[in-house]
Amino acid sequence: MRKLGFDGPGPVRSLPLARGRGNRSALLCCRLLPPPSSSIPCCPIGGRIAPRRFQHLVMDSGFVDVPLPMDKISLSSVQESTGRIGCPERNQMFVVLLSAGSFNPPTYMHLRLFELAKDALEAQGYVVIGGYISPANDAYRKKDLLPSIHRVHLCELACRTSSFVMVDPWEAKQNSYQRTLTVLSRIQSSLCHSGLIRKESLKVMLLCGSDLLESFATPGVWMLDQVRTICQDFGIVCIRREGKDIEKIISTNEILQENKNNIFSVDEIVPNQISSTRVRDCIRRGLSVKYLTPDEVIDYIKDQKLYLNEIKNLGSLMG
Ligand SMILES: Nc1ncnc2c1ncn2[C@@H]1O[C@H](COP(=O)(O)OP(=O)(O)OP(=O)(O)O)[C@@H](O)[C@H]1O
Ligand SMILES: NC(=O)c1ccc[n+]([C@@H]2O[C@H](COP(=O)(O)O)[C@@H](O)[C@H]2O)c1
Repeated sequence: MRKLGFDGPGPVRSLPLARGRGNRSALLCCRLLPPPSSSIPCCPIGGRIAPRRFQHLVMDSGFVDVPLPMDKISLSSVQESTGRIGCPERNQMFVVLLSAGSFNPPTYMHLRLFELAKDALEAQGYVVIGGYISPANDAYRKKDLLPSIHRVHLCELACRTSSFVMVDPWEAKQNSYQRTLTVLSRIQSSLCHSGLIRKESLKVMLLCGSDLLESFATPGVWMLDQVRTICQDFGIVCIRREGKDIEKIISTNEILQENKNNIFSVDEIVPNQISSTRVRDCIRRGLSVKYLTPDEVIDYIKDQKLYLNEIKNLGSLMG
């Protein structure tokens, strides 16, 4: 395992065949996961069926075509360090971070994760050129999960003040649940196909809190070969959460232990316990959530009357 500011960049690993792995994992998830929980009105597109609210082209692969936003990818970092786009002079590695989760709703802590990861990676010689938040598909059956159309919008509002974090709505807009490996592979292949950066210079990494890292060992949640691929071919930046012992999580998991050189553990210098659950609880109880999540997020929640099940007092949301 790597720790903030300790050793230099690890060996450049060959990155996976994104398209092949993505398709394979998508096929696997069709077999293993339940169908989407919501019954969304459908319309035929190109001989296939797509939800009306996501009228994107459905590709032969079965995936709904949603372009990867690249407006905040820091091309100047790539150009500065290479002279020519995507052709590094030194063995410079450019990192793009992916945070996968419910984001129900997004909080300041979700944005902080990216800042912490960027600082930690750059202290070790990597250049972080962008980050993506990928809200989980509606078929990810988690308690109180708001429809992804709202969660995607909330994340877009939350990211407005970030210079490098964008929302990738691809996962949310698919017709079925998508596994995290598929999302990582798709980001990698989209960036490589864009011609902005060469595959050899790009490292797409999973950014997560230690609870997610711990969940790798929960039986039936992750597919072990996919955890291995995420660790080996992508890499993980894990932010310590609520005192969780990351070293122990790694040392007690064979796959994580084998790949500890590609797992970066980062301490929050200003620890706090902001979570989406706590924010939802505050809203339900009519308490202020100001300074836990951006004002634009709060305004939208308020306008759309989200998370209110039991709330009576809308006014207090803004403190
Ligand atoms: N306070 C935090 N510290 C470290 N990681 C966090 C924190 N809050 C969220 N994360 C990480 O952000 C990612 C997305 O999290 P998620 O959308 O599940 O938010 P959450 O606050 O954990 O939600 P919930 O409370 O509903 O479980 C996960 O990898 C999670 O571990
Ligand atoms: N097999 C998998 O790829 C797998 C398993 C469990 C969770 N996940 C992802 O991890 C994230 C966890 O999010 P929450 O912490 O909000 O539950 C979600 O994006 C979910 O899709 C992926």
